[in-house]
Amino acid sequence: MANVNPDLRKERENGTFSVEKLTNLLDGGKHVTDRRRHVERLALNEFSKGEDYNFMSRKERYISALHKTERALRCCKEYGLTKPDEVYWLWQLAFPHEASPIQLHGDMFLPTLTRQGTEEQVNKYLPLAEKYQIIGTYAQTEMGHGTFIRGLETTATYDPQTEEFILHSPTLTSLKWWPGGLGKTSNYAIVMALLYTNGKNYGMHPFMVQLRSHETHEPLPGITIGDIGPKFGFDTIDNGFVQFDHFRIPREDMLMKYSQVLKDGTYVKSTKLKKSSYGVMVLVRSMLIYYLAIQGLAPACTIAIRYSAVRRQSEQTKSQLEPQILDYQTQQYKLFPILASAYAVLFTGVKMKEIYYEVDNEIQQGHTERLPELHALSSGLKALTSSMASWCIERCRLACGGHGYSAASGFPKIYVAVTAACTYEGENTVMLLQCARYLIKTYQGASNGKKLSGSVSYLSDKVNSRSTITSEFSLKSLVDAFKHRAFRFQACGSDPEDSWNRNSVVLTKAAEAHCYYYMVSVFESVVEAVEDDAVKRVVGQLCQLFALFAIHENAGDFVQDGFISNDQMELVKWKELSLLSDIRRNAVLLVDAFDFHDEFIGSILGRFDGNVYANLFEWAKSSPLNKPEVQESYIKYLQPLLNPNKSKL
Ligand SMILES: CCCCCCCCCCCCCCCCC/C=C/C(=O)SCCNC(=O)CCNC(=O)[C@H](O)C(C)(C)COP(=O)(O)OP(=O)(O)OC[C@H]1O[C@@H](n2cnc3c(N)ncnc32)[C@H](O)[C@@H]1OP(=O)(O)O
Ligand SMILES: Cc1cc2nc3c(=O)[nH]c(=O)nc-3n(C[C@H](O)[C@H](O)[C@H](O)COP(=O)(O)OP(=O)(O)OC[C@H]3O[C@@H](n4cnc5c(N)ncnc54)[C@H](O)[C@@H]3O)c2cc1C
Repeated sequence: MANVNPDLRKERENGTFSVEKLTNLLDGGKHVTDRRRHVERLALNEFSKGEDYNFMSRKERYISALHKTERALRCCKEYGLTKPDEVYWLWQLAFPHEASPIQLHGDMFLPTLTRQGTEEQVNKYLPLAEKYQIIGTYAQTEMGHGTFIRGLETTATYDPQTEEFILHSPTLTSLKWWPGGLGKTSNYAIVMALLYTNGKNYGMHPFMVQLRSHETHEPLPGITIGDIGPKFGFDTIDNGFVQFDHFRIPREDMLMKYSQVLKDGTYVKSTKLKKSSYGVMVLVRSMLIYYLAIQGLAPACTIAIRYSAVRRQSEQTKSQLEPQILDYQTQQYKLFPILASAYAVLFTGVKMKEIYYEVDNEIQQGHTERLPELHALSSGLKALTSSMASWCIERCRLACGGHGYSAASGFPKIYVAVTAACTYEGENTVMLLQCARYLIKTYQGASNGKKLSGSVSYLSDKVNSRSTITSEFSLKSLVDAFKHRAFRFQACGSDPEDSWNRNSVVLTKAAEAHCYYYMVSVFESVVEAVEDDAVKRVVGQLCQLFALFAIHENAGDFVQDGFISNDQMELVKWKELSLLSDIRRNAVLLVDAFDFHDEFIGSILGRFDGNVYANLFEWAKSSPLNKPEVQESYIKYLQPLLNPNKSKL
């Protein structure tokens, strides 16, 4: 590439491994990288020249997102992109760190329909939904309750006379509130409501509900619907509210794969799957982990590391140049653990996708044994990785000084999208407690001699009471340290005498400890499987840093019971700093390996060519506030002050 900033060029010449090989590893093979790049080229042809998001109003952002949605759907059809990954690659360049107003249609509406609908219902609605002749969302949360699903108030009361359900919002707090795309875009929703039949409440069930007319898009009589107003971010989505006033739907529109209501109103309980209505949340939580890495952590550290290689600040060195800020140990200590976390979350996300599909497949065959473990692991990891991503992005912003605060950095858009994931799909504290609930039960089972498998097998294993960490810092000894910590937390979190609430802070820590152990073991297994020596060395260093940073940050958890000695902790601190120097040499290449397009990252600071200053100046000049030179507001409000003689007012 011509005109690459000389500092960045030098960084790229000095690396010790093949970026292409690492990219292939991250993608899951060379053939995947090739295919991804092909799809991305198609996407760039369509979407690379758009209006700058930063200079648009919320309404303009929504309208532009709808326009892009229509074009993205057309591209997928034209180029025959049907596989989820291919659609995602195109979509990600159409909506960088945004979301389409129909995001929930694909992410939650279709999966709920296909997993909870009967064959007949799927045959009726899926073809229409796949052709976007109906666009749906997932309406569960209400103004008064999001977390506590059993507290939802929307009712679906069966009327055997007409064989219909009557949907009703009995209180202000029962208004559906938050569903993505509900406000203006969707004409259908899967509405989660309390099922009443023969005078009895059977709890939350899913209902297919038409909200708007097919002809005019007006809300149907009995439905009041709209957008909930501006939010922290996600301006491109019309998160909405809906109120039902005795709105009738046919009996056949309750999704009845698991539980049914017969014509006479008899309720037939699901025998196949406990908590079947909660299924799609497990899907989204499992998938999110990968997207938090690829949409949050990885682009944020790409921006901060490239910028730190280009930015020079403070006293001149012998070469007469101010140092690159990336050479400061403190800057490396801010950024390299985040780089390591990006890799850790990415590998964990890939693993969680695999596990989800395995368990989902088993559930389709009627085997539900692994669901509780998947629910616990996806809840805990969703919480741990989304909070990790949020604070890491903020740390990256701080690492970029003043320019980090400009929208030109790209951080505001990335941050507001990622931090939403700490709340949606289950608020993070609540999700950690769900994970802990399973761990405590499992630990108690293990204490009674039950042999465990999967992510919790360590609870029935013998754990070492002294760390085997030496100056070699083998990955096995690091995994072992996290295993010990997780085991110890489960043991002290599971005092049967204590009440749940009084123990809940330690329970959240127990869940985090379990998830950390899981992440470190996934990372270690990925490193072990790498064939190329040079790549293995650099990802091995990242794995060590990920683990050592967490040990240092949580030193008390490891030394309190004497598992890690004071001497070993000194070694940990020494090794952590020496890893910073090792990683320094490859830092830019390690972010290049994510293989992001500038159009996706959306940051002048993180440009591949490193030409930050000239582009920053051009971008500022293009701000609408700079056109025209003298603003109307001057005439109205400033001229009377500054130049009263000339003012016409
Ligand atoms: C675009 C740029 C963004 C960048 C960032 C990355 C973006 C990635 C984009 C792609 C990803 C897709 C994005 C989609 C957008 C998302 C939009 C958001 C949608 C929503 O938020 S939908 C609403 C979600 N709502 C929730 O999650 C509610 C949380 N609450 C609950 O889940 C439950 O109420 C509860 C679990 C907290 C408690 O429920 P309840 O009281 O009924 O249950 P108990 O505590 O009594 O437990 C009973 C037993 O059931 C088990 N259980 C609970 N849940 C499940 C489950 N889901 N599956 C299986 N089992 C479950 C419990 O563990 C209990 O078991 P036990 O054996 O009895 O102990
Ligand atoms: C961007 C975004 C998109 C969304 N999209 C959708 C959507 O498409 N469809 C949909 O249905 N919903 C959607 N939601 C709603 C979302 O799922 C809920 O907001 C979320 O589940 C949290 O519930 P809540 O708002 O009731 O939080 P609350 O439960 O009120 O949380 C408030 C505080 O109370 C604490 N708390 C609550 N219960 C407990 C407990 N038992 N123990 C300890 N602490 C507790 C929490 O930790 C938190 O600190 C969306 C939300 C956002 C922000």
